[in-house]
Amino acid sequence: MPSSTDAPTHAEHAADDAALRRLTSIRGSIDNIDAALVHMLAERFKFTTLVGELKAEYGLPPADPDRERRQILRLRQLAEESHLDPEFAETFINFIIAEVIRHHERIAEQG
Ligand SMILES: C=C(O[C@@H]1C=C(C(=O)O)C=C[C@H]1O)C(=O)O
Repeated sequence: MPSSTDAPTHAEHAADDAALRRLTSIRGSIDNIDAALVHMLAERFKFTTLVGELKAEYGLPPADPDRERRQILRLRQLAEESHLDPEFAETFINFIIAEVIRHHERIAEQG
């Protein structure tokens, strides 16, 4: 049995190469998903900006807690169905909504 201080065998090198190729391939998919997330978030912010402009024009408040509650319930449900931690889904959407509300406050201030 080779000790951990021996030089790697040919088979060990081959196993390392296969593992590295799989890792690189899986990371390629992760990179694609991250790119899609950024694109989807950018699209979402385009629409929330439209909402912010509408609210500013009609003097509506930047935040709508009732709408947020309904979104959170819906996303928690979707998360459960997708085997994603609903707490994480709620934290994630709250993080995004907080940023949207800051944008809406800024739009309202700018008039
Ligand atoms: C986009 C809106 O404004 C705020 C941001 C929300 C969001 O990012 O989903 C939801 C409710 C509001 O607090 C909205 O009222 O629809």
